[in-house]
Amino acid sequence: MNTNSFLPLSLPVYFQLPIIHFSDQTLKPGSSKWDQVKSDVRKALEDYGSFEASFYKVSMDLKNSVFEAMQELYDLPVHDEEQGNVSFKHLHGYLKTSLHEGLGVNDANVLEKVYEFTQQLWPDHGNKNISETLHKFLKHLSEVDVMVRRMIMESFGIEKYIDEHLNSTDYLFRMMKYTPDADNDDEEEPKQGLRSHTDTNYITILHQYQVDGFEMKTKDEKWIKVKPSPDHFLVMVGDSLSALLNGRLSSPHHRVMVKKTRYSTALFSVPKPEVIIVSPEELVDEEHPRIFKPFVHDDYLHFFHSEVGRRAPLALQAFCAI
Ligand SMILES: O=C(O)CCC(=O)C(=O)O
Ligand SMILES: [Fe+2]
Repeated sequence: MNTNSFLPLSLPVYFQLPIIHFSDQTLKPGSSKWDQVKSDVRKALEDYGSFEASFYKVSMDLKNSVFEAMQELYDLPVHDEEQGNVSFKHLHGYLKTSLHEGLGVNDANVLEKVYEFTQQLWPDHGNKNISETLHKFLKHLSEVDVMVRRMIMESFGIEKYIDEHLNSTDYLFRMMKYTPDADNDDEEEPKQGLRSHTDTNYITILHQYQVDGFEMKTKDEKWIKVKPSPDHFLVMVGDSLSALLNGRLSSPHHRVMVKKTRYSTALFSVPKPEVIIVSPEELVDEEHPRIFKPFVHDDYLHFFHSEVGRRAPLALQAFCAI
């Protein structure tokens, strides 16, 4: 008998994704620094669909304040699906599965909308402090999102669509809490807190705070673990960006494994409901036939969360095949 067959051959290992700095004050479109960072972004996204970004505007104090705000939010009694953070769109409001909870702020770049969010949770008078903290954090992260999308579009020669593209997005901010089973002891293997999935949107900017658990599948189908870093944000390609680029970049599968209580945040740039996601002619030729049908994000989201979508190994491809 070959006992080796009982060894878990593909246990995820820690892997350092490329680190890209967005902190240089001279990082402006057209500068040589910009072109250098742009080529690093493209290479990392072609290789992994992801990289780690550092950005000077998000100070350690601000990250800590967001972390504390999250703990305060989750200590509140009312964030259930009936009264607190309600949304009819999947994943856009409060959501709970066995080990995972998420709170969502829609149009998170607009301060009034963040006030509305805290008003849902503190119906008397909202929470000015937390609203302003979250808004500041999101404003800075959305700057990174815009820079990355601008670089990608330039890099693939579709810069003439940049303004139209940048105006075609909303921001969704989610704050996640993962809680291990009560009977979980230290010896136990981590449990899956969030199933393996790709993100449906354009770009995701994730922060893991202190506790690890984020795992990502590489192109050669190996799971890697990404260590939380206080200085870095994880930037990831979503399915809508992959579709816009006619598959030139792929969205990585990722999941969360839970052993300890863990908080994370994610800013998603999401196509506006009326926007038709279709790759421009410039990216379609004999060598690169059109892969995806034109679609609107809400239809894809609906499919993505259906039984068929959840079972599909590649949700976008399955959606475009129907
Ligand atoms: O919490 C995390 O680290 C990942 C969350 C995630 O993948 C998602 O919300 O789509
Ligand atoms: Fe995700």
